[in-house]
Amino acid sequence: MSAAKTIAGDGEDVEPSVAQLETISFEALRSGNTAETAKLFDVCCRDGIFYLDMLGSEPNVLQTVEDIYELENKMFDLPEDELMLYDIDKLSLRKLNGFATLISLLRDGSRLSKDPRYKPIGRNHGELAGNKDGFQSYALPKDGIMKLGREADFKRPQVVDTYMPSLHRFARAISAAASAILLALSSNLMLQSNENLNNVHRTHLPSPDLVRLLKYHAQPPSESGSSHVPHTDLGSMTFLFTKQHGLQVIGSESQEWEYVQPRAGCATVNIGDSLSLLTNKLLRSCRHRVSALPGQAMNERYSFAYFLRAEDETLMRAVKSPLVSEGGRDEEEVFTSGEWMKMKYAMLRKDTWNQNDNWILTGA
Ligand SMILES: O=C(O)CCC(=O)C(=O)O
Ligand SMILES: [Fe+2]
Repeated sequence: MSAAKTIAGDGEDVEPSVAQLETISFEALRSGNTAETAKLFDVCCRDGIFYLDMLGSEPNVLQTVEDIYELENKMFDLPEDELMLYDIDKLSLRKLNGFATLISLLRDGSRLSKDPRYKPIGRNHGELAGNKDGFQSYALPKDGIMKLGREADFKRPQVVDTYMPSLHRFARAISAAASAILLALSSNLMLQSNENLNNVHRTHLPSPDLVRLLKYHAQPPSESGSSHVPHTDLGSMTFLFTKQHGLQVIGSESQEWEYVQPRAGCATVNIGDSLSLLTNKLLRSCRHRVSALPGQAMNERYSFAYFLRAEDETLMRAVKSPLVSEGGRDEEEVFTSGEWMKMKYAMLRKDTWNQNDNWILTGA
């Protein structure tokens, strides 16, 4: 991420910095291009985020991506009462399925309980009025999309059924991209075949991967906080799609917030905590948030993401690589991927954080 250019504000003096992210070609990675593989590794160590040019992915993923935008528009157009039937806190102990909204919480100040699929706005800790966030979300479990394990018959609004073929194509395309990336990273890390990162991200087996649909609500300029607080993602990699501004990352050189420009035909991919834990921080879990451009109000905004996660039993300790330093946590302190997920979610739902919580929330 080199020196940032600027994008126009709203006739204001403020000129936000734009993150100069590298672009990685999926096609080049898949064909084993060594220059592209090396570039990917450098970018993941330095920035922890890049554009992945999805052109050439099979099947035509760009049409599929359009289908999912359509699904999320229809989903969030459903009446709130209906979405609340799929309250993520009630449907899924592990937040893998359901709807998670703000207004009810701001009114009565209560927390709706443990573990949402649909997340109503404001369920998580945030920076807006009442310390709540500014988005609704709906989680769709990969296992449900792929008909695997206990989620095969997951509860869902009828509109999802129409889009199941698209969701399936989407999950397959992202899995193929993830697999090419993990193979390239494993090869750069010089991992033995039994340590290959793909071994703990097997698409055909149950895993806590999910597709999350997100709708941010417009906020007045007076509410200048982030609609989605600074955080790192708990899993291995996130494949984000949006046509609108709002995502910001901490620049690896500037160490300041920079705006990520949406780019057509590309997913914005960021490394999450699991790959950082597995490489003793060599791969950078990218810190990010969602906020309006300076001097502007937050507009209504849609995005969706595929969250790739390590299988539950994966031990979160450094892989054996000449490039990865040993040490870090004591053997007794090693937790599994499943346990890490629980710790991180507990943190996101807390009302207040103390200093010791920061490493969990904003960078493992
Ligand atoms: O909506 C976005 O651009 C980012 C969403 C995000 O960071 C998340 O869901 O973890
Ligand atoms: Fe995130």
